[in-house]
Amino acid sequence: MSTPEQELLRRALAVLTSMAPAAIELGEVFKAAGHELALVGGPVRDAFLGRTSNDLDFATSATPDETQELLARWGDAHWDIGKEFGTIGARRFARGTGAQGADVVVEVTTYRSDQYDPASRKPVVAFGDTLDGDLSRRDFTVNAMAVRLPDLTFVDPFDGLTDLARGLLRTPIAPERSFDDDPLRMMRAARFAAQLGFDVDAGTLAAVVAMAGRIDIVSAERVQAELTKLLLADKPRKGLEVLVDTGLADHVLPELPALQLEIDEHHRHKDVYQHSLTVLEQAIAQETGPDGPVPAPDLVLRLAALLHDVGKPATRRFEPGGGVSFHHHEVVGAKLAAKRLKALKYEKQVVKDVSRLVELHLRFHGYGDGAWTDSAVRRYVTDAGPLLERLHRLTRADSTTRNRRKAQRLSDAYTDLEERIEALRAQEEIDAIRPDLDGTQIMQILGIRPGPEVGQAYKHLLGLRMEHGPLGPERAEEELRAWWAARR
Ligand SMILES: Nc1ncnc2c1ncn2[C@@H]1O[C@H](COP(=O)(O)OP(=O)(O)OP(=O)(O)O)[C@@H](O)[C@H]1O
Repeated sequence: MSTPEQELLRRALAVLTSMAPAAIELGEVFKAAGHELALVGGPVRDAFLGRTSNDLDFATSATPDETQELLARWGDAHWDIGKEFGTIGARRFARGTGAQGADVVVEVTTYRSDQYDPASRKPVVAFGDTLDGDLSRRDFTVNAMAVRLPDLTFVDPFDGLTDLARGLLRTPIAPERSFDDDPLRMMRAARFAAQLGFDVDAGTLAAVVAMAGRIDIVSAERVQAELTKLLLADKPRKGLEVLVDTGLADHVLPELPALQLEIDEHHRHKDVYQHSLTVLEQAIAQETGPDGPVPAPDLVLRLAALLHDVGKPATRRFEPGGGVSFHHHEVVGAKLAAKRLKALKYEKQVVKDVSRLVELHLRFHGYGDGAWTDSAVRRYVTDAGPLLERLHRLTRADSTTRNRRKAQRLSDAYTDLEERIEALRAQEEIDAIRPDLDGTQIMQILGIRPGPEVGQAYKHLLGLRMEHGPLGPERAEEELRAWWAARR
C-alpha cells in the first residue's frame, strides 16, 4: 500500500528524471561555483501531476550578475529583461531526440524576500538568502515546492504535496497577509482552480471574499493575463465560479455576475449565467485545430461565448401578456463586451472580434425553416467575414435546451444554413463580395472623375450584387447607367 503522496512522489520522480539531464547539468554548474540551485514553481507542481515541461523555473542563492555569468556558459541564447527582479533567462537549443529533442528554456531567479511596503501598498523587490524564504512568498503551497539540484532533494516546507494530493489551493502564509502583499493572487486562485481543477481551501476562499475589492489596485494587464489563462484552461467553469462566488468578478468582470439575475425564458436553465457557462463549455467542445481534431484554445470564441448574452440585463422587458423579451440585447451586449474588454486592455483585434460575434450571435435565429433568400445568406457570410467559422461554432454552442427535439431542430437548421453557404460558394464568390465593376470601370462608363459619386455608384452595384449575385459586366453596366440616369 502506498499513500497518495507516495504515489505522487513516485510519479514526479519519473517525470523529473525525464527532464532532468539539462536541469542536473545546470545544478552542477551552480554547485561548482558554490551556489544553490533548485527547480521551483510550475514545473515541480506539474511533475507531480505527471506533466513534463521544457520550460523550467529555478531559484538560486547566486546574485543576478553571478547567474548571468553562469548561464552564459550553459545556454545558446540569453535574456536579462527581468534582471531588476532577479531573473536571467536562457534557451538551450535541442540536442538529440526524445525529451532532449526540444529546446529547453530556463529562467533562474535569485532568492526573493520581498517585503510589503504599507506606504506604497506594494511589495518591494528584495533578495534573500534562503530557499525556504523564497518559497514562503509564493502564491500557493502547491507552487511552493522545490527540488534541489543536482541531487534532486525534494523541499516542501508548507506541505504542498498534501494539498496537491487533496486538490487544494492554500496560501503558504496567512491568506490575508498574502493577498495584502499581492491581491493578484486572488485572481490566480481562480486561474489555478480552472487549470488544475482544484478547490480553494476554505480559509483562503474566505479571505478572497473579504478582500475581493483589493483587486482594484492591480493593473488591468495583470488581471487580464490571469483571466486569459483561466479562460484558456480545458475546464474554465470552476475558475469562473470562484470569480463570481467570491465577488472578485464584481470588480473584474461585473457583466458576468449580473447575468445571475436573469431568468432565461427560452431555455429551461436556471438563469442566463448558467446558460452562458454552458455555452462556453459547448463552444470549447467545438474547437478544433486547423489540422483536425487537436483542440486549439480559441480566446476570441471563448470570450464571445461567455459574453454573448451580457446585453440581457439591460434590455429585459416583462411583456404585458406575460413573458420576457430582450430586444436588441445583441447590439447592447456587443457594446458592453467591447467596453469591458477594452478596460481589461485586450488587444484591439480581440475586442473587435468578440464584440462582432456577440452582435451576430442571434442572426441565425432569423433563418427559421430555411426560408432565407440567397441574399440573406450572402449578407450573413459578408457580415461575419473572417469570423464565419467562429460564428458557426458560437451559434451551435448557444443551444442549451434540454428538449432534445428542439435541440435537433436547431442543429439541423444550422447544418442546412452551412450547406446553403457551401452551395452558394460553389456557384459564386461569396467570401469577399465586390461589385461587378470597380471604381475605374465606373468612372470610364459614366465619364466622370474621382469623387463621391464613384463611391455612391460602387455602393449601388454592391447592393445589387448582394441582392442578386453576380450580374456580369453587361448587366452591371446597364444597371449603372440606369442608376445614373435616374439620379440626374
Ligand atoms: N503573484 C505571485 N505571487 C506569488 N507567487 C507567484 C506570483 N506569480 C508567480 N508566482 C510564483 O512563480 C511561479 C511561476 O509563476 P507563473 O505565473 O509562471 O505560473 P506557472 O505555475 O509557472 O504557470 P504558467 O507558466 O502556466 O503561467 C508560480 O508557480 C509561483 O510559485
